[in-house]
Amino acid sequence: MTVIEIDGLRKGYRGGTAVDGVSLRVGRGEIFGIAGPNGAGKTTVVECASGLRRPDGGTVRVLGLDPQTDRRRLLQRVGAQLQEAALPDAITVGEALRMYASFYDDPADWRALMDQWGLTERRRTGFGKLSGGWKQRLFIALALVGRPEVVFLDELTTSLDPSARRTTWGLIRDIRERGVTVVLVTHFMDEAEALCDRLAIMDRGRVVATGTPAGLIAEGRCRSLDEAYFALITENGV
Ligand SMILES: Nc1ncnc2c1ncn2[C@@H]1O[C@H](COP(=O)(O)OP(=O)(O)OP(=O)(O)O)[C@@H](O)[C@H]1O
Repeated sequence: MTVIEIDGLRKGYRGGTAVDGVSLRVGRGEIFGIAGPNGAGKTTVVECASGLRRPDGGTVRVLGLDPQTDRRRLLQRVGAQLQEAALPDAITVGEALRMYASFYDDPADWRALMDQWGLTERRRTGFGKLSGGWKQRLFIALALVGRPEVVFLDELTTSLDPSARRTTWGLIRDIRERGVTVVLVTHFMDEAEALCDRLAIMDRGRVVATGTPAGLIAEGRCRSLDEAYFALITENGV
């Protein structure tokens, strides 16, 4: 079953076109990656799909709902960890989880979630005192507190050390095992190869290839996903 259907999505900002006719399909239970250079439009696609930005053109359906007109209903069924997320420094881990749980009609048990993500020891720690890795963990837990069917994770492991990245990969696989569809924006081809069932490579506002990691490697007659990626994108020197 298709849970995300995007057709001909267009979005521009004052500076120009960010997304220029993107079409994507994501199936239930997939880990779907979106990769591409800085400024390719990845975050804008995710923001349009999660209802945070209004597209200029095209259609977006998530779980059959239009993120603009059905935003309230959709927010009950999707979770998002977005790139520039922040919380007030003084709010504690426990308070943040409890507060987010209150936004949903049928939330997960936030204490159990806190435990599952190893956050219980830090429940009284203020957000401002958490290291980058613990902030990321908290954001994943917050994205899951509404028991979402679809979760958007944007550059989840960018600020993590290598072992925290590996741990996070395991946690993302756990999310999928529970039947949740995961959309993962990433800059790391090793991450895409390890986690993604399929991925879209974006460049300058367009999808330049979609496929399984193995399929993209084979199609480009490459030895690795890294090589396939660099063959697909135009270096723009940003
Ligand atoms: N709020 C905004 N106002 C103006 N321009 C924006 C805004 N958000 C994004 N853009 C521009 O739109 C284009 C696409 O940005 P977007 O953040 O979607 O790309 P991205 O692929 O996620 O990049 P990155 O890998 O750097 O996060 C870029 O040129 C960016 O400068």
